[in-house]
Amino acid sequence: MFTNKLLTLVLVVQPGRVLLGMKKRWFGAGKWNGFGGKVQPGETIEEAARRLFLPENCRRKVASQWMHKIGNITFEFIGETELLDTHVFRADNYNGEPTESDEMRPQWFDSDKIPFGQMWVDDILWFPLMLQKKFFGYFKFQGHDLIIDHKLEEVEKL
Ligand SMILES: NNC(=O)c1cnc2ccc(F)cc2c1N
Repeated sequence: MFTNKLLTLVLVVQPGRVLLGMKKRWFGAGKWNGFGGKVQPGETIEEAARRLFLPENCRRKVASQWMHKIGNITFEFIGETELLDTHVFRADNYNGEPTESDEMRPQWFDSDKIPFGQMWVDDILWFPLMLQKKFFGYFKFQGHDLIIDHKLEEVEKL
């Protein structure tokens, strides 16, 4: 019997560069991640994606279509009954200056130098898809570094 946890993941992909954050503590620490986290009761997935990516002082300034949904990935970890239902967005028009927080150290990477060796092992599989298409993914992990099963499909609509 599985339960579902709703998560968001925001990536900024601009011509020639991608914004990632080094997770400094807790789950996924030591990996370059997208930006996101848990959806709270009473907020939509989109509201959570904006809340978790944008600092308080600029949320109201950006239009709601400022980010668009590009993927939905379900992560299962062997031995755990909670599936991570992760909604992936791109926020390519982001023109702020990312600042370091207690949790994340942001850094821009050249598109041809993405540090996949220091990222979750699924990223190298779906990053190419997110550049052009929308996609559904499912990854079954044993521990945090071994994928023992996965599905990935491009779709026209999410
Ligand atoms: N940029 N990629 C991520 O941020 C990412 C990728 N894969 C994951 C797999 C399991 C998980 F719990 C989190 C992630 C994750 N944050």
